[in-house]
Amino acid sequence: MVTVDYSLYLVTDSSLVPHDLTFLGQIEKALEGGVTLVQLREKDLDTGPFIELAYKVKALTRQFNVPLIINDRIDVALAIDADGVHIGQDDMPLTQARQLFGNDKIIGVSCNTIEEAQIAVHQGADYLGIGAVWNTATKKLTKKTLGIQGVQDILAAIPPIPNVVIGGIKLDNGKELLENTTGVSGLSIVSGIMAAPDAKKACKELLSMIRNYVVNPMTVQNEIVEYAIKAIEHIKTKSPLVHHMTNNVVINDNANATLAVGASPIMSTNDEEVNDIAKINGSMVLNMGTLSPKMAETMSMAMKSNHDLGHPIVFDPVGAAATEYRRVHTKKFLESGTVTVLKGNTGEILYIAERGGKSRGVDSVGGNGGEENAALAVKETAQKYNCIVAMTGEIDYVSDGHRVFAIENGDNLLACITGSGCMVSSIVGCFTAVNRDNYLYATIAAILLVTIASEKATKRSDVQGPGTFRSALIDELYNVSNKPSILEEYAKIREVKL
Ligand SMILES: Cc1ncc(COP(=O)(O)OP(=O)(O)O)c(N)n1
Ligand SMILES: Cc1nc(C(=O)O)sc1CCOP(=O)(O)O
Repeated sequence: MVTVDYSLYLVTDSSLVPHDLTFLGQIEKALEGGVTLVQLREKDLDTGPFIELAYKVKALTRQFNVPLIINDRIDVALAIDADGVHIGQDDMPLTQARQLFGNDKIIGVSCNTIEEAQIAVHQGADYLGIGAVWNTATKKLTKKTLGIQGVQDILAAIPPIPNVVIGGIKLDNGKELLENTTGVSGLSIVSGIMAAPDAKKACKELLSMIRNYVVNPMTVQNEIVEYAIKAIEHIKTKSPLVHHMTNNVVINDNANATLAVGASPIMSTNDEEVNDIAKINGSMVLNMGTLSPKMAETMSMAMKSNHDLGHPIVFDPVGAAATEYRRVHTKKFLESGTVTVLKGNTGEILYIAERGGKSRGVDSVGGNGGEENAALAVKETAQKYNCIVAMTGEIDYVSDGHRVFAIENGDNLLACITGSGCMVSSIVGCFTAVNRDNYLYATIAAILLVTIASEKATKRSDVQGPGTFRSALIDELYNVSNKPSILEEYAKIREVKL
């Protein structure tokens, strides 16, 4: 799904356009003024003319790279391959709309109460349209208006999710609303734009006000992708030595992945040389997948020497909750205060965060308990152990204890091969070794590289299943590292607001 900027969401109404202007002309002016999302809402058009009009609006929104949402009509949205559909409480149920429309399309749902919002979130809405905030002449309202407090009450009762507010919103009260709420992703406006004598000017004014409160998610994403591209170049030019003490199931793959991105692996577990290696390595990756008492002792030595030399230490607590032995060592390593990046799967990190992690052996089972639970798990654990925490899963979450980012890249085949999570830790080791100015972004960059490589690997005609995928993944780590601008096209990163 495309990354959506919900900041200024135009909902159209052809009946409001001033007589000397045209409907399409008004939408074009609004796009020029900076609207970030457009919804075609025509209540009285028959299907044929609706589709015809929708094609014309789509041609316009495409020129501005702005997604197009269709109001109520899934059939029209499907017919023109729109980016999304907006449904009300009396329209097709969200679960059915999702079945018809698929996971890659945007589905927004109107909500006027906490309960409606909770259900929409639970059923997987991509965004909420919360309203009506104030009275409006544009639509006959049948439910109470929310006011600013009503909006805040709804947002406080649901996990973080993109949302827009709608109903009677103009420049001044929009400003008041954004000033007095937290977590609003944008303003949705009909008459304030469609009836404006100068829609471009109206949108410019609205957007420049909104930008004081709402960050364009693309700005954040672009900043991180830009960092990632430079970070890959640093790895290639500096070729850091990455010392792994990893598990014997993945050792060969981790070494090859390290080489593929331009770093140099050393896979020693010999206690007699860890201190010497620390003098020449760029970072240390510790993976406790096949931990033994001897290896645990050597890992502790390596942690101390690398920490004393200021090298980043990536710790992968494989199977953290599986046995008493692993639980004790996970705690011991984390409490040593030397870990720079803690990278685990969902079960491992949720266990460490005491937020319900479940594992079977070294595999994570069950979900992440929802985005709020996942985001709090990484954030709180990062604060507790003063490190970066990355939790891989269907969506990957990364935090430095202040900010939380979600990365929505990756292919399902990653879960079908052993050690894909360990490979992420290796690559985090490569990134942090030579990108020490920002361990948060370096960790996100590493995850981005592996997950995007996985997406590219799956698409290859020579990939027939997990076996061929495993080799193709190493190939694509190499290919993407050699052409890192590919990240710009694929990256799906967003900041999670708690
Ligand atoms: C962004 C946004 N929010 C709410 C609505 C209202 O949708 P709905 O409840 O389906 O009512 P109608 O638009 O059909 O009158 C919306 N369209 N967009
Ligand atoms: C289309 C719509 N839906 C609403 C809701 O409460 O769900 S209020 C509304 C109309 C908003 O128009 P204006 O920006 O001109 O006030």
